Amino acid sequence: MIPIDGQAMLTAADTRKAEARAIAAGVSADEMMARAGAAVGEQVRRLAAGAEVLVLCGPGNNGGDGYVAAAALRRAGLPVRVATFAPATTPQARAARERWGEEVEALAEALPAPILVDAIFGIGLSRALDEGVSGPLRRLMTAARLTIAVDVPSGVSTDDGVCLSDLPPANLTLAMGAVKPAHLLQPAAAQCGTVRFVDIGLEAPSRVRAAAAPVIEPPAASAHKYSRGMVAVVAGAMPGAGALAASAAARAGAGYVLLLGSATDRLPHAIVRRRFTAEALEDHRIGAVVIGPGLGRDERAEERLVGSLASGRPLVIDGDALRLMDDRRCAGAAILTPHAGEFDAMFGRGSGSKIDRTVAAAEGTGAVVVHKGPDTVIAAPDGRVIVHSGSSSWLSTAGTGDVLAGVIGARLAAGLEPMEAAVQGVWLHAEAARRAGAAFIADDLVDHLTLTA
Ligand SMILES: NC(=O)C1=CN([C@@H]2O[C@H](COP(=O)(O)OP(=O)(O)OC[C@H]3O[C@@H](n4cnc5c(N)ncnc54)[C@H](O)[C@@H]3O)[C@@H](O)[C@H]2O)[C@@H](O)CC1
Ligand SMILES: Nc1ncnc2c1ncn2[C@@H]1O[C@H](COP(=O)(O)OP(=O)(O)O)[C@@H](O)[C@H]1O
Ligand SMILES: [K+]
Repeated sequence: MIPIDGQAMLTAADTRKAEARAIAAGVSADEMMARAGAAVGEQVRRLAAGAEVLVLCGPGNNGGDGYVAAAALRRAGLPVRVATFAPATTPQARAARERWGEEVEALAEALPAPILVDAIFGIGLSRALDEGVSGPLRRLMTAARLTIAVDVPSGVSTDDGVCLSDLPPANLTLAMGAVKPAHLLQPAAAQCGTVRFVDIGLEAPSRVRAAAAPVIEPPAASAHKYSRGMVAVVAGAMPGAGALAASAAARAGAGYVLLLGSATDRLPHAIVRRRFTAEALEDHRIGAVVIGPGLGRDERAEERLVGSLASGRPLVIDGDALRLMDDRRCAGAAILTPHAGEFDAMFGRGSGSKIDRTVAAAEGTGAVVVHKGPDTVIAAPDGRVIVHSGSSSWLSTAGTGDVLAGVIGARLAAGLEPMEAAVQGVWLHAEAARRAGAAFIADDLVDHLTLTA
């Protein structure tokens, strides 16, 4: 079992194309299912530790994987039962069902087992489960000690992460051949429990990947404060937010942090405070300007935004500054960091998954877009996408977005290209949240930032 960090993500259609390529290259569909089912069987065997396993098989190839896994578990000597509600419909699933050869119980009457394998539906699910399927599944999941979903939990929509049926979450989901959107996008990602990648030899070229830990080198021996990166944070009506962003930039590796136009005096002494003037942003050593946290939306905010956009410096645009933006202005930004409300206000609710919508926003604005939330989608105008999922839900507290803007500013000023700066920033922010534990406040998050693994 491989962690999904850094793995390529494929939609259901992409997965089928990858499968077709593998078949064209000489791997048969039967062989693919044999690999998938054997891998599932092996993982279940390890986790079951001798306990009884109940494998629920659907009519398609997801069910086929289940029959193959059940046969492998039986060969390994484990007590295993199989239950279904429909005959196998694909040639591979029918063959797998025949190879199982033993009794197949009716799903509605199946008795629970401590280990439950959900091989009912995978990427083929097209609508909510009938109550005749979801009812028994819910009952058996609730009674099981451990539920392992094959590919995706039955009832979640693969490509947009929507939950079509109301079911308890699985404990573990085995992503077969590639990570799918449902493993990363909420609310489906929460239904997956822990997600692990199972390599079945699918070639999966993709511009979309799951986030992975960045490798951040220490400063060069010859480094000085300006070469480390100079960040200017433009403050506004709520000075605390600017202070959080500036403090976060300082802790995320910036060599010099300038806070412009802030009324606060509660700052680390290392942060330099100045009055805001457009000229202050003309310093060519400034590698990133962060504007938006606590900016306000009044005339003064507008003036500061105009000055920042005119500076020609790479911009991280967050919070109130996003509310003051229009399409023309976006062209001046390097990175936009909207939460869901800000995103919808700028780009409309649109259609498609969060990934599709964020890609369209990045292409439309020419900026890297960090679409925040319990799943954060980071898209570059050239089509690259990184999805970060599973960060601490304690991040849902005021000011954490200000911290993120400061962290991203520091990585941008360090010389990274905008996409890489945003991706590193999101990871470092989530890692600080993990280290901060429960019920932290945004100030604590700054204290928990670390650039080493
Ligand atoms: N595509 C690939 O590359 C591979 C796929 N494999 C497995 O095959 C799965 C995909 O198999 P299938 O395409 O057969 O699809 P599924 O097994 O997910 O679904 C089977 C069929 O059920 C029907 N269906 C959909 N929603 C339903 C609902 N709510 N109620 C009743 N019937 C419904 C549809 O006709 C669908 O095609 C993957 O998730 C994975 O587990 C693996 O065997 C190996 C490789
Ligand atoms: N439920 C959640 N689980 C994980 N991360 C979350 C959750 N809610 C918010 N976040 C993260 O917390 C941060 C909040 O940013 P934002 O909404 O801009 O807050 P603020 O404006 O108060 O600073 C973002 O990085 C977002 O991705
Ligand atoms: K499944």
